[in-house]
Amino acid sequence: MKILLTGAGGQVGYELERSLQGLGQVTAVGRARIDLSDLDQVRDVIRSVRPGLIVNAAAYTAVDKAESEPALARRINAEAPEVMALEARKLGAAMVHYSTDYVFDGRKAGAYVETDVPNPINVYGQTKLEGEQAVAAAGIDHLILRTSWVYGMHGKNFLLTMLRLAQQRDALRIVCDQHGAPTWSRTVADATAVLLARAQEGGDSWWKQHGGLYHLGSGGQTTWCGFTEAIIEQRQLACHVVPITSADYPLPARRPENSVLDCARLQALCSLPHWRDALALCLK
Ligand SMILES: NC(=O)C1=CN([C@@H]2O[C@H](COP(=O)(O)OP(=O)(O)OC[C@H]3O[C@@H](n4cnc5c(N)ncnc54)[C@H](OP(=O)(O)O)[C@@H]3O)[C@@H](O)[C@H]2O)C=CC1
Ligand SMILES: Cc1cn([C@H]2C[C@H](O)[C@@H](COP(=O)(O)OP(=O)(O)O[C@H]3O[C@@H](C)C(=O)[C@@H](O)[C@H]3O)O2)c(=O)[nH]c1=O
Repeated sequence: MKILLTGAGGQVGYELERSLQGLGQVTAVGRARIDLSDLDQVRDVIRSVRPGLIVNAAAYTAVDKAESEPALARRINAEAPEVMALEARKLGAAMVHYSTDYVFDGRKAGAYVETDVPNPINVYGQTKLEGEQAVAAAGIDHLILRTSWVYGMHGKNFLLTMLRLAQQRDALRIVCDQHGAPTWSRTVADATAVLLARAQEGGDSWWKQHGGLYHLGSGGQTTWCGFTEAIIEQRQLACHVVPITSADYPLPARRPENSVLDCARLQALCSLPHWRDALALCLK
């Protein structure tokens, strides 16, 4: 099967390029070959590659910048995935699409399940929700995988920012009132590959029974402050972490106070590591 992977230069796309190898012939493309802000180009590339599966790991992920560029964020996060899904329908192809914990407003007391009603509180979350809805509405075999707080040793992310700042400063001031689960990019890619291997074995009936929306995050939960403390502890860095509130760290976009994802639906199909274990493996 031909697989078209977008966002190959991103954190998740980088890991997917390896994880998807056993599943088919992967055409991995970055922004230079397919710019999601150019919807005609998105159509043209899909029509020339003619994939049996589209895995869309490209996205506008600059949460704060999205507040001042809502039209561009919407084109990349909502309109381009819609075009992909409509092209997939014409080809009879399936699609894997990624979304975010930031579709939720964070006011729930416990972990969010797939049936909880989203209510984004920032532009990024709103445009990602619109992308989910467009893919789901296209009537194709699809997986929408909502993940959270993605980090890895590749790309721009919170882990690498903390490792850099911890070398430069004696103390880091980090918010302690946002709750979530840091998720290694490799966890996302490996879980995707497990699902797709099962889909290949199961065929049409697998998609009918198991397709749709999943929460895909690490086990456990913490805060950005707790995540930073674990990074510093595991790397044995001599840097002090000072807990602060979100109000002490004003940013253009609001973040949900709680975006912990309940991943039980996915855990019935594949195992997901605890965030501390995944962090240790990643740092190795
Ligand atoms: N990062 C996170 O914390 C989380 C991410 N997600 C979701 O997971 C998915 C993967 O994200 P992740 O890998 O972490 O994100 P990254 O920001 O690491 O990668 C995003 C990729 O999208 C590409 N991209 C951005 N704009 C365009 C464009 N106009 N045309 C083509 N490509 C573009 C980037 O290209 P370039 O390298 O050229 O900029 C990059 O390769 C996304 O759907 C994201 O919303 C969900 C929850 C958390
Ligand atoms: C760098 C830094 C950040 N912070 C705070 C700011 C913010 O509230 C919180 C998170 O930092 P960031 O802005 O890097 O993370 P953010 O961009 O909010 O991360 C989000 O990205 C998108 C793509 C997602 O889909 C989400 O799941 C989530 O991972 O940490 C500090 O408190 N101290 C610091 O020194």
